[in-house]
Amino acid sequence: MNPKQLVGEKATEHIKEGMIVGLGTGSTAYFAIMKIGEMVKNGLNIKGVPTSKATEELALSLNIPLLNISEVKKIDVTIDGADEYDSHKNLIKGGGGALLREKIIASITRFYVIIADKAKGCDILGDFAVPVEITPFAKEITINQLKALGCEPKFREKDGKLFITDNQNYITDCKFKEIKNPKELEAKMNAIPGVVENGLFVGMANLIISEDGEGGILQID
Ligand SMILES: O=C(CO)[C@H](O)[C@H](O)COP(=O)(O)O
Repeated sequence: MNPKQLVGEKATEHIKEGMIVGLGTGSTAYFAIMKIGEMVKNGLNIKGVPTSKATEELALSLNIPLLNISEVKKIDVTIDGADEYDSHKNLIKGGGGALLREKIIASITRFYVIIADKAKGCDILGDFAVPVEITPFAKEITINQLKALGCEPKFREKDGKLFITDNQNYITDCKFKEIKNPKELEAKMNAIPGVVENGLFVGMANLIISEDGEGGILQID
């Protein structure tokens, strides 16, 4: 089985009847959502909360009942992907540009499950550039302030234009050498006025599920 499908389907074992479920974004979360669609078709009663417009469309196409975020106080379980993770379950997320909604949903989630290739595991975060969502207003000032934190920031582009998030903002991908203190860096980036949110998810994940390269499951809890 495709490793993304293996970990995606494994994560759905945490979903139980009646739960409110956060639906992640990306090619790994896709397999979890496909499985949830099958579970709903077979009679499971859950309600989903999507972390992006793309995920909302996918969930609707599978007839997964959805809640509007304004109706939700707590989410029982969220299943989402990641771009990098360490052994303390700190993450870099936002490769798909959905980090703001993903982090809001993670922040109200009781049990946050991350599904990711084993290759995304590392000792120290920083190989993957940290995606940072910034306001279009005064973007040059914001990027200079990010640079002052020791990174090489780069505006994300799509089809030759600046990438626009679901919230009508831009993304800058900030490449640091090594992120020795992700908690401190997360706070420093968010203290910049033009930063809406950044892709460091510190102390949020409860469980990381990955594949061992031979069809087996590895878990960090
Ligand atoms: O954070 C994300 C989107 O904003 C994704 O979860 C992350 O980029 C991983 O995606 P994939 O499973 O396709 O590798």
